[in-house]
Amino acid sequence: MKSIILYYSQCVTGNTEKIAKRIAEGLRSGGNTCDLIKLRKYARDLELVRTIDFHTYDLLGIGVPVYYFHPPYHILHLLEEFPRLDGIKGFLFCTSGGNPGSTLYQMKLVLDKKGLKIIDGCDRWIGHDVHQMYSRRGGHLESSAGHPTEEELEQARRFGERLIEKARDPDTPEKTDFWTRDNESARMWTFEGIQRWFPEFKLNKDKCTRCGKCAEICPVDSIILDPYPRWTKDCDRCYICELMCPEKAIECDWSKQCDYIESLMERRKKIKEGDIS
Ligand SMILES: Cc1cc2nc3c(=O)[nH]c(=O)nc-3n(C[C@H](O)[C@H](O)[C@H](O)COP(=O)(O)O)c2cc1C
Repeated sequence: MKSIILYYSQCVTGNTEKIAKRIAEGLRSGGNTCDLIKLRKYARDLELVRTIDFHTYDLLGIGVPVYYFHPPYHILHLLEEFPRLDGIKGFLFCTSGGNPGSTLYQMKLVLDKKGLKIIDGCDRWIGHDVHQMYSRRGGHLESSAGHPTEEELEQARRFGERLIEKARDPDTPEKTDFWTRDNESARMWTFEGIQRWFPEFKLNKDKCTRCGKCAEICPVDSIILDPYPRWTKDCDRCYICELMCPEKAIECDWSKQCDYIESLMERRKKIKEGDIS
C-alpha cells in the first residue's frame, strides 16, 4: 500500500511532526510505503501540492497543530486548493495543548468537497504548548509539558499500522463519529476575532538588525523587509516571528492575554476545589 502524509508543524516545538513521523513508521510496516511531506510556506506549498499526483496513492493523511480551536487558517486555504481526491482514502490528525476545538471537523468539511473518503482520525494527541499567552507562566502551558509522550508516540505508530488494514478493506466506512465535535470555543474564536484580540506586532528598531529571520520563517509570507520588517496582511497569529527573532526585537504587548489566562486558571482552580460551580 502506498500512502502519503502532508503535515504542518512549528519549528520551535515540532509536536505534529513527531506524531507524523511515527504514523509514517506504522504505515511503512510490512513493506508498505509512506511519503512524508512537511508543509512550510503557503505559496511554496501551493506549488508543491500542484505537483503531487495524489491518485498514485491509496491513502492520504493530513496533520496540523491546533491554532485557536481551528486548523491554522493558511492550511485550510491550502486544502481548498487541493485537486479532486475521488477514490482516495484519507485520515486526519492534530496535536493541541488539550482543546482541539473543531479542527478536524473543519478540515473534513473542506476535504469532503474534494471527494476524499475519510476513514480515520485522531485529535487527542497533546503537544507542548509554548504560546506567548503563557509567558507569565514560564512560557508554556504546564499541563502540556513533555507531550507528546513516548506513549502517545507509540499510539501514533500503532494508529499507522491499523490504518493499513482499514485502507485495504473496501468496506471500511467513512469516519463520522467525532467530526461533529464542534465546540463553543471554536465558534467564539473567529478569524476576525483573533485578529482583533491578539496583540499587534511591534518592532523595536534599536534591536532589529534586519536579518530577515522573521520574514523567512513566516508561513504566510506576511512580513516584508522594507527595509525593516513590516506586517502586510492578516496572518494566522502564530507569533513564530516574535518567538524566533534572534534579537528579541519584536515586542508584542501580551499583558491583556496574560491577565486573561491568569483569571481563567484561577477560575479553573476554584472549580476544582469546589469553591464555585
Ligand atoms: C498560535 C497558536 C494557537 C494555539 N491554539 C490552541 C488551541 O486553541 N487549543 C489548544 O489546545 N492548543 C493550542 N495551541 C497549542 C498547539 O496546538 C500545540 O502546542 C501543538 O502541539 C503545536 O504543534 P506543533 O509543534 O506541531 O506546531 C496553540 C498554539 C499556537 C502557537
